[in-house]
Amino acid sequence: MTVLRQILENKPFCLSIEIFPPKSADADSALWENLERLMPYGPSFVSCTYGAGGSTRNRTVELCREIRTRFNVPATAHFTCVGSTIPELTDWLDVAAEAGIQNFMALRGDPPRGQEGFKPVDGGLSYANELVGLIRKTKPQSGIGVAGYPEKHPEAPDHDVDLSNLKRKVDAGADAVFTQLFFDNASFLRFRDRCRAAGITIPIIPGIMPITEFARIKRITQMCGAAFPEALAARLEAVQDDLDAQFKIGVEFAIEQCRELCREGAQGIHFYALNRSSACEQILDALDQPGAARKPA
Ligand SMILES: NC(=O)C1=CN([C@@H]2O[C@H](COP(=O)(O)OP(=O)(O)OC[C@H]3O[C@@H](n4cnc5c(N)ncnc54)[C@H](O)[C@@H]3O)[C@@H](O)[C@H]2O)C=CC1
Ligand SMILES: Nc1nc(=O)c2c([nH]1)NC[C@@H]1CN(c3ccc(C(=O)N[C@@H](CCC(=O)O)C(=O)O)cc3)CN21
Repeated sequence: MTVLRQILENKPFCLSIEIFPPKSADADSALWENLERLMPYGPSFVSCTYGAGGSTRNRTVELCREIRTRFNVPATAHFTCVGSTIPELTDWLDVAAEAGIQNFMALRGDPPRGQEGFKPVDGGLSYANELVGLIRKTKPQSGIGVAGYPEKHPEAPDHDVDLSNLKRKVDAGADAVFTQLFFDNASFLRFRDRCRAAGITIPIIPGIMPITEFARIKRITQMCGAAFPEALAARLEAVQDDLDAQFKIGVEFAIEQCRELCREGAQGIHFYALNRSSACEQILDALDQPGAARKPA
């Protein structure tokens, strides 16, 4: 059984934390301090993004290695099809395996900045389901997570097409689905129902990004193509000169969102913490559902 499957089967609640490779020495030390503060909540794994076009592929491996050695927590490396031929993808998988990485988030990846739409390189892969297949073939024991889209992927014409593409990733050997960030739980619950009806039985973990700053969340939701509820935008707009107030609104919103997801039987939460801990700490402190991750007394 893959490590990711073991984690999901053995823990009542799968808490995971997503980070990205920092771009400066200061940001680097801030990352480790922030991650340290999240360790008491017992994350099941920490995942590290792969950077645009694989620009951070070596950093991703180094960070995953360090997460394991510092905290003794499984690390999941994000991995995309962007900019690499199949032999290059296979080589990277070897490097990652040598570094002890046993779990991957298999993604197609975003088009490089300035490029209109995704274009595979010659001799590369076009879709995440192909990457899942490559990992399953070359590293059969690896855990594999894939992305799911409660509001559908922006490029997909409709939900049915997007769902059949998700099914391809599952059939290629994915162990779990981690969703794109969303703010409307109803869209997640409908998505989960549709997945189950389509015969997707693997765990579906909601992806939550706590709002810490209005400007930042606007930028990131635009990049992701996620809908932002108007009422929430209006509340944040009303305090646009007050960062503390924005943070407070964001945390309150996420607490309610996560509480409801727990009540609805979510098997875990994947936090797009993106190198910051304080909002996640406050949210996790407030979650008191049975089985939910909590700081030990
Ligand atoms: N945490 C992260 O790093 C996350 C990153 N992403 C990004 O979102 C983007 C999409 O990635 P994935 O979801 O992995 O891509 P994907 O390959 O599963 O899907 C991309 C698009 O192609 C369509 N599609 C998928 N397979 C197809 C096939 N075999 N034939 C025809 N159409 C197909 C999908 O419906 C979707 O519109 C990437 O930019 C990824 O990096 C998304 C979520 C989380
Ligand atoms: N389409 C898509 N691509 C992704 O890369 C992606 C998603 N969706 N959905 C969820 C998360 C969000 N991701 C992110 C978001 C921001 C940074 C990042 O580097 N942020 C920096 C500087 C960039 C900025 O703020 O504009 C930061 O300081 O926040 C990294 C990964 C990765 N994930």
